[in-house]
Order: sequence, then C-alpha cells, then structure tokens
Amino acid sequence: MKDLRPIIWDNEKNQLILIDQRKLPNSLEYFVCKTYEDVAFAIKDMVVRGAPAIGVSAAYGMALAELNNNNIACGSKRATKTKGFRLIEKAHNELKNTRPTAVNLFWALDRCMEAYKNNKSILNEAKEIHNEDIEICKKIGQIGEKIINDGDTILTHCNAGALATSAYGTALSVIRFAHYNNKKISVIADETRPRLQGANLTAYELNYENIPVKVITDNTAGFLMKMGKIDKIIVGADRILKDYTVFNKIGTYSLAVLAKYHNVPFYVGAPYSTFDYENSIEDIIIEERDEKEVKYINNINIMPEGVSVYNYAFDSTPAELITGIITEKEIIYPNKK
Ligand SMILES: CSC[C@@H](O)[C@@H](O)C(=O)COP(=O)(O)O
Repeated sequence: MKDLRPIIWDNEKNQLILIDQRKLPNSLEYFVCKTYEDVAFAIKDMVVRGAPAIGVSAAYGMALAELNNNNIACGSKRATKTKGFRLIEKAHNELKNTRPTAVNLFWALDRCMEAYKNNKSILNEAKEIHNEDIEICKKIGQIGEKIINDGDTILTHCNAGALATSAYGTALSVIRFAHYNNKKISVIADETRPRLQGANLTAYELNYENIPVKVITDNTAGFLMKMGKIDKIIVGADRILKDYTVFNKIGTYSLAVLAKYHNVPFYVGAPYSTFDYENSIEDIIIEERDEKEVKYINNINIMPEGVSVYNYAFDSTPAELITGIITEKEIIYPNKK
C-alpha cells in the first residue's frame, strides 16, 4: 500500500499540493497552493497542520513567493532587487504569523530566508527540508520502535503521524515501525477535542495501513490506565525547550500526569528541528483558537448564549513527567542521572 504523503510539490506546474485535512476522514481531497498567500491560508485554516508539516509547507510558501517574484522581475514591471527582497520579506512575515506555537514553522522560514540572502534557490532549500523530514521521521521510527514490546497497547494524542509530517510521522512513526517489524501492537487514539485530530486523522491513517486502532473520548484515558490497559504513551511535540519542557496539543500535560500516577512510560517523538534552545517557558505563545471550535459541534451550538470558553490549542509538560524523547539521532532520557 502506498504511504500517505500530505505534501507534494508539483514540479511541472510549480505549485504545492496538500491533502486537505479538513475533509478527512470522509473524503481524500487536495488543496492547491499557487501563491504564498494560499499557503498562509492553508496553515491558518488547518488544511495542513502538525509541526513538521507546517514547517515544510511554509518553506514551499517561500518558494512560491520567490517564483512569483521572478515572474514579476521577468515581466514588463521589472522589480528592482530591493523590491524583490521586500516581497520575500513580506512573505516571510506573513507566513510567520500563521500559527505561533510550533517552532518548526519559524525554523523552516528562517532557513529559507537565509538561503535567499545567500543567493541560493528557495525552492531547492524547501525541497531539501522536505526530503530531510521524510528521512528524519523514518529514523525516529527505526530508533523508537525498540521501546515497543510485542503485544503493547500504545496510547497517542492528537495526530503526530504521516499527516503531521512529510511521511511516517513522529510518534506514529515509532508505532508504524513496530508494526512493520511484526510486533503485534494496538493503538488507542484520544479523539482530541475540539478539532478531533485523533478521531479524524490518527484513526484514518492507522486504519489506512491496517494498524489496529480504537478511538476514545479524551476523558477515558485515565480509566484505561487504571485498568492496566495502556502499556505506553507516545505523543508528538510542537516545541521542546532546552530543559526538555515539551509543548504539544492541549491535553498532553493531563496525560503525562496520569501516566506518572499509573506508572505508564510516557514518550515524546520529535525531530531536532522541534528543539528551541533560545526561549524559555514564559516566552512561548500558546495559541488560543476561535471559541466556535468549542461552542459548536457540526455547526450546532452546544452552549448557552453568553457563556465563554477557554480554547488553548497547546499545553506544556515538564521534563520530570517524560520518560524519553525519541529523536532521529537517539533517545534522550531527561531524568536519567
Ligand atoms: C508530529 S506533530 C506533533 C504535533 O504537531 C501534534 O501532536 C500536534 O499537536 C498538532 O497540533 P495541530 O493543532 O493539529 O497542528
């Protein structure tokens, strides 16, 4: 079976093709980006989501800005070098403002800006970031699968799978490679309110590869741990600080606390591009999304008029709750002396 590739660069038409994740699991449709503004919209509206995937998409957004810029430069209204630079800077800023928490976005955009400043092709840089991400995710799976035992039931949160990256995923790459190595595993996917990435995306991609998966409401996780039905938890990450504080989808912290209480090993799968060595916890902006995501289910209001909500998209989990961080190079054990 062909593996899921959420990000495709169309070399003939010079356009970016994304799996439209808003439409899953009911239909597999594609969203075409011809300009960097299309890419900015796709990230904001969560056509594409997941830390590595938004980084790679944003890099192609920069490439589209460069290509469209070259078209202007070649046309009748030939742009001056300074005007060209300003246009690339504008794309860089607009793409940076799409989502605030996942560091891969800023990392990929800065890498493309640097390439541009050094007179290199942004498109080549974007393709490099894309190909690297595929290899890195594969490595995370190959290194991480060693922690999985035959017969394990693994709980995961949100979607840290192929759909959140260029292929394989981070947390789900570990699960995939255990499955590829014939370990009999099963997965419990938190539905992940309010956007339901677990129910819509994780269940979709595991089912697509015939990896056994069951979906639970988020508030079922503790009870399953109490009954001894969870052997391990593996989640992804949107940002990891130098003290190994992990920012990930809202609900990750609650899971980690529950895991500690129930002695369930708690792992994070993430590439080094997710590490942020510069900022500390108080510098990180936790995205707050539209309250409609909580207030409405299937376009039907579920709350009394005038009542407000909290809709934080991410939370932070301290290193003391984390058993290991699986990267493309090694497994880091933050609490091993
Ligand atoms: C491999 S991706 C890790 C995270 O990006 C993922 O778990 C997550 O929290 C995604 O959040 P989302 O809001 O869907 O972009």
